Amino acid sequence: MVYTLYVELAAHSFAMDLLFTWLWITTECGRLQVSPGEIVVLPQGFRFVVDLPDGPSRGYVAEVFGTHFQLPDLGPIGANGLAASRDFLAPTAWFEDCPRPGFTIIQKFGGELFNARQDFSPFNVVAWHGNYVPYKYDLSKFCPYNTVLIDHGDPSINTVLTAPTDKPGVALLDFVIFPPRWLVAEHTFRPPYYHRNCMSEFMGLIYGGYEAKADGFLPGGASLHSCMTPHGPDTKTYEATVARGNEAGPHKITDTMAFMFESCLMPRTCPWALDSHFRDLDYYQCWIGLKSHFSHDKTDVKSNDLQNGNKSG
Ligand SMILES: O=C(O)Cc1cc(O)ccc1O
Ligand SMILES: [Fe+2]
Repeated sequence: MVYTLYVELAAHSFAMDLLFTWLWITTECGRLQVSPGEIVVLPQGFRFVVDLPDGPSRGYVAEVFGTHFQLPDLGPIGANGLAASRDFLAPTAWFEDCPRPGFTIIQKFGGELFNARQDFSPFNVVAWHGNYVPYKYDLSKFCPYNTVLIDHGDPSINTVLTAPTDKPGVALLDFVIFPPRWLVAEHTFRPPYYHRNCMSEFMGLIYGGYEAKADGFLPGGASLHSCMTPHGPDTKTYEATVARGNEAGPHKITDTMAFMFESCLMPRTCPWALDSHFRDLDYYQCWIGLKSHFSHDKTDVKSNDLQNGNKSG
């Protein structure tokens, strides 16, 4: 089980996933208890402390600069669907009124971290009102929309929150999830199609398995497909899908929660990540052995119909 903490800071945002524990996040607006499968957004400028009552853990963090997260425009979906604003929960005021000698504040400024010492708690706000607040959201509340006949939609259909740019459809950061849902598409290659596109895709897995990777992509892991890098399902997933052919029938993907940070910017991999013992140098091997099932024989319905790939990214 993994937790997702999604934090926005200084017109930038973080996201964090933590294994096997819940979080206490204390902010100037109050405290958030964050359970597995929940995300948190901390807006720019908030003081916060993250406590791990069950001990050390790991997480995913994303920061965006220049704008804030908002719900995506629902377009033709209309009034309801995807993440509903009523499910975003803000804390009630909580304060501590006692000396805290040597309380250290760590603040990011101009890309660098600075320390400041003070003898009182920053969490001394007795009451507040307004709409610039930290909040959390339980991903299981998400109401997915999807294909009901043919083709594979753009993953943006599963956007929980977006930090837009001024170019419609080109996000600074989309936070997209791949939740449990029914797959019913006919005459369609159902897993994520093979593609390369202008966005960079950082993916994580919160629990369960990911539909495009039969092996190797584990909860707590992450993958980065930078823009214009071709990618798609591993060979095992591809072969299993082709073998099922068009008679697969409705199938429910259960016990899974993967996510993607999709950005028009190019994330840089830092030395910490590049030098990590956990870096998977053999990742490319998941595509070894991919072979074409294309057939010119129109009676070979099984293979031909599944060649119906998708075009967008
Ligand atoms: O690459 C991925 O696994 C993420 C992804 C999923 C999907 O269903 C369609 C496009 C896409 O980039
Ligand atoms: Fe992708």
